[in-house]
Amino acid sequence: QQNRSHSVAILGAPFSKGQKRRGVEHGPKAIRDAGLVERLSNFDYPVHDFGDLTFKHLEKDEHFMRVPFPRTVGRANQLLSGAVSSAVGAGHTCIMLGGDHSLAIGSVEGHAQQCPDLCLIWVDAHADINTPLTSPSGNLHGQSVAFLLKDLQNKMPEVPGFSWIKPFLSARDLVYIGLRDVDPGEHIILKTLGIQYFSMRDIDRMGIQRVMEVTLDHLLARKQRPIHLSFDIDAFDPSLAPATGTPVNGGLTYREGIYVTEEIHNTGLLSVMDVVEVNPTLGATPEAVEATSSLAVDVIASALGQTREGAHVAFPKIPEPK
Ligand SMILES: CC(C)[C@H](N)C(=O)N[C@H]1CN[C@H](C(=O)O)[C@@H]1CCC[B-](O)(O)O
Ligand SMILES: [Mn+2]
Ligand SMILES: [Mn+2]
Repeated sequence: QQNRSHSVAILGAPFSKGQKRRGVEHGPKAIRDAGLVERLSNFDYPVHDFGDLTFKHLEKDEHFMRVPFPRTVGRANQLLSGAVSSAVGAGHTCIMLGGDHSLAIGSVEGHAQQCPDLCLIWVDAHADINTPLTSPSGNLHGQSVAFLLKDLQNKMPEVPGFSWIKPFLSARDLVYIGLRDVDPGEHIILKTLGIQYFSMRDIDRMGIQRVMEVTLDHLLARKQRPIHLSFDIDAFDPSLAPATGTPVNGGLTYREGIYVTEEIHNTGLLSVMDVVEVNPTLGATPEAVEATSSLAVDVIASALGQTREGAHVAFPKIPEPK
């Protein structure tokens, strides 16, 4: 039924071990404090806030090659995978609040348990597709996509903590929007696998309307299927989203980001949305933190149907005096 598929589940994932900066584990609280639940409550479908997951920090968790906390990150994603799978299985559209972007490993995998034919739209300044062999930092938040792609499995070592995941995604089922800081190892992977991406230069040339037209045609023309939107807040220009760990100049404008989520809402196919990398400890002022957190609320509301032209669910007709 329509409203069953439209009930919304919020899942908080206070996790930071996919990278080295403290504070991103407070992202879920910052986004809730910016009024997420209230904002979604004036929609005409139920919203269930399942609270935050509790992640265990594993004591013995030596580096693997140069990758820090592999078992902790792997275990966190295994837990998140189960939670996302249950939420989607219960008929909810799931909003996963990060936390760093390594959480997309569990979020997408859990989604794929319910929707094996899902397609993935990755909105980010970065491709997050390094392998442990190409990563410049070892940080797993820059490697998430590499754990999901079938096409990369012969390039991936066995990372401790990730034996539970079986790569399921094909390169053709993924589109990037917003790239502007791609590592050399990532660039050769994008080119070799022929992954469809729209960098900020492509957005400058084509405009966001055409980028969304080509993106949705690429992913949905052959077959309509559930969309997983993995939204890194650093896709936005740092002037709009300063409180994040790896800001890069020249990002999405507010209007471009909202247009992306409006178009995805209008497909009626959004099934899971990640909103990650909000780090409230990295804002220079409380206003910078607030701006970043409320921007996250705006993109979530837009992805769930809030329109800029307004709506009148509450008014069947113009009220008349008695
Ligand atoms: C690290 C700085 C110097 C560089 N400008 C930067 O940001 N680099 C990105 C690109 N590749 C890096 C890595 O793999 O470690 C960084 C990952 C960012 C992960 B994301 O989830 O935030 O997308
Ligand atoms: Mn990023
Ligand atoms: Mn990212």
